[in-house]
Amino acid sequence: MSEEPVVSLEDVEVHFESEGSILPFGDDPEVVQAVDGVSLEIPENDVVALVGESGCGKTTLGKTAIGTQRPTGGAVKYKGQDVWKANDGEGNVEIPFEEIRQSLQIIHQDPGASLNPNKTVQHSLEAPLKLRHSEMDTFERRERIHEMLSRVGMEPPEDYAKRFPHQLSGGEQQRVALIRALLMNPDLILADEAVSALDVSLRIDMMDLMLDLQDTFDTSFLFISHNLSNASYIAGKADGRIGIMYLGELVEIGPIDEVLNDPQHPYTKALMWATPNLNPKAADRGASPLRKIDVPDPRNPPAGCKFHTRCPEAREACTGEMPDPADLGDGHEVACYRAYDDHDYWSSPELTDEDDDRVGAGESAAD
Ligand SMILES: Nc1ncnc2c1ncn2[C@@H]1O[C@H](COP(=O)(O)OP(=O)(O)OP(=O)(O)O)[C@@H](O)[C@H]1O
Repeated sequence: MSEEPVVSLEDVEVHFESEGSILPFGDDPEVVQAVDGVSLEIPENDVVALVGESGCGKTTLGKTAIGTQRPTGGAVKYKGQDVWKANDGEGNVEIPFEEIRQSLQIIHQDPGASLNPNKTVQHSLEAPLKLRHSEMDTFERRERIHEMLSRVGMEPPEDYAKRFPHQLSGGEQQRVALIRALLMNPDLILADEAVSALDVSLRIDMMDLMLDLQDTFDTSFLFISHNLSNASYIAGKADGRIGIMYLGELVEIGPIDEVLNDPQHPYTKALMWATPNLNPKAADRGASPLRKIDVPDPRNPPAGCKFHTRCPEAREACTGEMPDPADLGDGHEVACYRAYDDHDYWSSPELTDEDDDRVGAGESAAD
């Protein structure tokens, strides 16, 4: 087993110049801080689920982790090899970029769009085998594909192999996309909202299948969702970790049981409040803990802790600098001043909000 994590993100930043902004001559373009200073290690055979509201940077972070989005700051490493130095041929490249890209795969929310409508299932699944197993002949490839289709419950496989994507249900398309990713022998699969488009009744089956195959194929999973229930299910079953993102930052991460049983960041608590099936006291959960429903504009995020404008615990100290992640042990980290017993936070005045109507916030995280 390799000592190096499969993927490590080191203080990664992805800032986009805002699309379509028409600016007066001489003005700087607006910048969206999609990902801001995120560090994360994903070892072999690990499952990490990232959760956060729409637009908080989950997809951008995921794409950065698999080498399809170049960061504007920090470093992304695959087994210790800097991914973008490999791409640029800079320094001593031990793992070529092409090999890195093949080892880091993705399944999307909409598998229909990622499968070629003019190719049969057999044809789509042959491509990765030709690339990764050039020693296989036509017969062996067909056998392997049939075996995988049976494995994911698509019986009889001879029939499914001949179908085109439009002849498959959404769940079946997603299974084919999963097989296609696995046939690349990946070290990591990014599952970006991979169950969100499926009927609620099919989501658990698909997540169970992913975990079953993850175990068999020794693959790590980076599972991205706006839905805390789904993320908790997959991380919980895999005994993995959950990471909570807010406006481009990873505000809390840790083993799933620790985070759910003892959430430390006020934003994690708000997401749990908005997810009644994870909250044993759902019946008397009261008003939303958030002070404001609106997520700030990522082109102009609040200074200091970006959550302070919505945080029920915010004090003046939170408006200065972004807190560094505090290490709570067992891999549990939280970026909140409340984790530091001796911080000035405790003596600084509470922030009074001009708009204190405690409305239902974070509902999108609970649907
Ligand atoms: N190519 C791009 N150019 C400019 N801005 C972008 C680009 N890609 C993403 N963004 C912006 O970066 C921010 C983060 O987007 P991202 O898609 O990563 O978030 P997300 O959490 O995955 O959201 P969702 O769940 O809605 O997909 C958003 O404000 C988005 O508009």
